[in-house]
Amino acid sequence: MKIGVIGTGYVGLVSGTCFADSGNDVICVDIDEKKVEKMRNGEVPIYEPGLNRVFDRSIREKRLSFTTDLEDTFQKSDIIFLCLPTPPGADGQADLSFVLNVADQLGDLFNKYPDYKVVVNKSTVPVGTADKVREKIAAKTDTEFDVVSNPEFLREGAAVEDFMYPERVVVGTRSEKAAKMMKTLYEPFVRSGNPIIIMDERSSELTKYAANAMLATKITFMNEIANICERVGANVDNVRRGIGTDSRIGKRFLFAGIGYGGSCFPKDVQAIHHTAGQHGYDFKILDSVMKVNESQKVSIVEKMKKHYGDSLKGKTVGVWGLSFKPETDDIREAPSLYITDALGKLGVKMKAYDPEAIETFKEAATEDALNNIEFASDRDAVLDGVDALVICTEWNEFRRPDLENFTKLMKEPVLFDGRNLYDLERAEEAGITYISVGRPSVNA
Ligand SMILES: NC(=O)C1=CN([C@@H]2O[C@H](COP(=O)(O)OP(=O)(O)OC[C@H]3O[C@@H](n4cnc5c(N)ncnc54)[C@H](O)[C@@H]3O)[C@@H](O)[C@H]2O)C=CC1
Ligand SMILES: O=C(O)[C@H]1O[C@H](OP(=O)(O)OP(=O)(O)OC[C@H]2O[C@@H](n3ccc(=O)[nH]c3=O)[C@H](O)[C@@H]2O)[C@H](O)[C@@H](O)[C@@H]1O
Repeated sequence: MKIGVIGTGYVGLVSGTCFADSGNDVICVDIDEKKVEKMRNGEVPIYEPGLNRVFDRSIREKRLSFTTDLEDTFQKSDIIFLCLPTPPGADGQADLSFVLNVADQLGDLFNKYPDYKVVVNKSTVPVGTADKVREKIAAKTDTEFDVVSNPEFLREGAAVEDFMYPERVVVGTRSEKAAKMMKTLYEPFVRSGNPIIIMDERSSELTKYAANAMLATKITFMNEIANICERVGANVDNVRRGIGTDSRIGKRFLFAGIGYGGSCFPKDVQAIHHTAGQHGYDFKILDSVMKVNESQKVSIVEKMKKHYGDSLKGKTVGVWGLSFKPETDDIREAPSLYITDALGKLGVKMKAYDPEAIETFKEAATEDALNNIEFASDRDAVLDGVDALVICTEWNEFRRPDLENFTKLMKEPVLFDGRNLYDLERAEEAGITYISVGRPSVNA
C-alpha cells in the first residue's frame, strides 16, 4: 500500500519504518528540515533500540523516503497518518493546533487532487478530534475521504517491538471502506492472533486516554502503597509479588519508584481530566494521581533532607540516569529534571551520567540544576569522591555494578535509589547506606 506519514517523531518514524518493513511504500514528511536532511543521509535522529536495523533495510530496499514537501507526500499516498505533537496547553487541555493546521492543508490538497484517501489520526487526541479533522477537510473540498482514529500504544525504548507485535490494534471508523484498508495494512502485524478492534471514532479516541490513565493510576497506586510500606516497616517488593500473581491484577506496571514521567502519561492524564471537567464531570481519582505523582518525583529529595538535615547543602551528589526511563534519550517530564532542580535550589553540587540522555537533559534542565551539575563520561566516574548517589533511571548498566565500588570510590557509600535496583541483604553486606522506595532502609 502507499502510505504517507506526517510528523517523524517517536511515533511517526517508528510507524513509517515498520510499515515500510512490512512491504508498503512509505513517504514521511516533517517540517524540521535538519531532521529530514539527517534521515535522507541515512541517520536515525532518535535513540530507539532496533530502529536503525529496520530503517537501514527499508531505505536500502527503497520503500522508505523522507521529504519536507506535504504536497508530494499527499500525491504519493492512499493512507495518510497524522503523527503530530499534541502538547498540553496552559490549562492541561491537549493543544490541537498542529493536527488542525495540517487538516486544513489536507483540505486544499484533496481539492487539488480529488482522489479518495484515508486520513488516519495516530496522535493522542481528545474525543471529537476526528470530527474536527473531518470538518476542516470538508470545508475545502467535495472529494470523498475518510478520517480514522488509530491510537498508538507503543512504549519508547521498546517501540519497534511494540509496533511489530501489538497486543491489539484499535481502529475507530464507521466507514467499511476505510476499515477494510486499515485491516489490510495491519494484518501482517497481528498474525499471532491478536485482534484488530474496530469501533467508532469517539470510543477509539477515549480508549487511548483510558489506557494511559489506567496505567498511570496503577503505578501511582503502587507508589502510595510504597509510601505506606515505609511507614509501617513493610517491603513493597514483597507486596508487589504478593498481588501481581493475582491474574486480575497482573504483574506489569506495579513497580514503585520516583513517579511516572515521559511525554505521554503526564500530559494524557491531564488532558482526560480536563475533558471530563469540560463535560461537567470531576474525575477525582485522576486529580489524586496527578498530585501524588508530583510529590513522588521529589520524594527522594525529602529522604535526603531527612538523612542529612542542614548539612545536605554542602554535599556533592552523584546522579545515575537522567532519561525518564531506560533505553531512550527522551527527557520529557523525567523525574531527574525535578530532582536536580530541587537539589540545585538547595545549593547541592551534582555529578551526573546517563548513557544516552545527557544532551537532551542539557536542553531541558532548569538553570538551578545546570549551574550545579558537571557531567561524567561513565558510570564509575560519577562515584569518584561524591558524598551520595541518587539513582533516577534503571539503565541495565546500573543494575549490576560491583557493590564494593560504592565503598571504594565514593567519599561515603550512601545510596538513594529511586528505582529499587539492589537487594537489601547484599547492600547490607557491602556496608552501604541504602535508602530506596517502599523498602526498609539499610545501614541508615
Ligand atoms: N512518544 C510516544 O511514545 C508516543 C506518542 N504518542 C502520541 O503521538 C503523537 C506524536 O508524539 P511523538 O512522536 O512523541 O512526537 P514528537 O514531538 O517526537 O514528533 C512530532 C514530529 O512532528 C513534526 N511536525 C510538527 N508539525 C508538523 C507539520 N506541520 N508537518 C510535518 N511535521 C510536523 C515535528 O517536527 C516532529 O518531528 C502525540 O500525540 C503523542 O501523544 C502516542 C503513543 C506513543
Ligand atoms: O502514549 C504513549 O506515549 C505511551 O505511554 C506509555 O509509554 P512510555 O511513556 O514510553 O513509557 P512507559 O514504559 O509506559 O513508562 C512511563 C513512565 O512510568 C514509569 N513506570 C512504569 C512502569 C512501572 O511499573 N513503574 C513506573 O514508575 C516509567 O519509569 C516511566 O517514567 C505507555 O506505556 C504506552 O503504551 C503509550 O503508547
